Amino acid sequence: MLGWPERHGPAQAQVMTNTDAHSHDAVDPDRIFQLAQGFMASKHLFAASELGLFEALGQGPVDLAGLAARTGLTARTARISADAMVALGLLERQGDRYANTPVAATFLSGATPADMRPLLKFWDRLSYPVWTDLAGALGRGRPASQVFDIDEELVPIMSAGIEAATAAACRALPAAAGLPPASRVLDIGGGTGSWAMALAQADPDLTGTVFELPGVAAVAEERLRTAGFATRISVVAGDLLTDDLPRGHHAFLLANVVHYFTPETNQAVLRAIRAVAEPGARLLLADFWTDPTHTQPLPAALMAGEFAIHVNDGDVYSVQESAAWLAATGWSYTGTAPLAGPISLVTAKAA
Ligand SMILES: C[S@@+](CC[C@H](N)C(=O)[O-])C[C@H]1O[C@@H](n2cnc3c(N)ncnc32)[C@H](O)[C@@H]1O
Repeated sequence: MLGWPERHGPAQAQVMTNTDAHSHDAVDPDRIFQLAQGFMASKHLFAASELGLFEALGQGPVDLAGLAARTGLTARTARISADAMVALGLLERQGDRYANTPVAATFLSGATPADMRPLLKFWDRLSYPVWTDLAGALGRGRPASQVFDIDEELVPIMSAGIEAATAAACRALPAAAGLPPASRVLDIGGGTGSWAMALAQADPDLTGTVFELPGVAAVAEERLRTAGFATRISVVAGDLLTDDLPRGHHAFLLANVVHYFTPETNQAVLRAIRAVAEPGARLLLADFWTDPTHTQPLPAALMAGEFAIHVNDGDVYSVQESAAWLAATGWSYTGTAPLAGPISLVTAKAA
């Protein structure tokens, strides 16, 4: 008899033979409905966040009329959105009053520093539209356009979204990295500078440089200035594939960058970093590293689609692949440590 992966384990092939034909009645399509409706759940969540439901309920539980008044929605549309969030476990209904669950209150109400709404906005505005062409992109072997070519006004949305997605991993980085005190760090493809700032927050003597493409470099400069780190972390605009990397650093961070490139390009990047590193220099590679099969952890396996739809060579890689690249480019692999969720840290030293 055929069964669902949960019952029989994901490794067991679900192969139907002629002799299984009599068992059709025992098979139901619930799992297909559940997975196929995933886009409805995502879009309901993006809409509830954009329409301010969680923020409105941050003021306290309220009935439907009150929720409609707080959000400016009609009673019917407030109910559709709020009931979907109840069904998905992000709101609770106590009698006729809606309330944020602890998860929504913490990450979606805007009332705490752990705000995940920028990630939802990024996925809704930049990712969701291009995922409609996933089959086309996989079929052609290339997305219709790359994330590098997005409109200028979308760059801050993308940068803020990536910063929100990686915030927990950033917080875990200093302990996992274990850099010597007063290290000078080059954060290559450093985004808004959030990873460099996390290291600088943990060590008041740490200094460094964020190296980024010009559009994002401007976002990083502003972010570092407003956060008060501009005197310790500078920004250099450049292209890591074609420009010389800045010299004079003891440690190098490449966070969520290798998933943009082919294995060959990644080895060229690691070689270029090695060329500006002294022996013993530390290398930190943070990413959605997978197991050797590229199927675990599940969020990383799904993110392979996100990378493939945003950049020509986007993909996920395994820890074992990274170790082989390191060995081939003058680095010694020193270990892997979890950071947060599906993001982990591969560490190496310049040989
Ligand atoms: C997924 S983001 C990661 C940002 C940051 N490291 C983080 O983890 O939050 C990848 C970053 O690499 C930068 N990047 C991509 N190609 C680059 C290149 N050729 N030269 C410099 N930076 C590049 C992008 O601008 C983007 O900010």
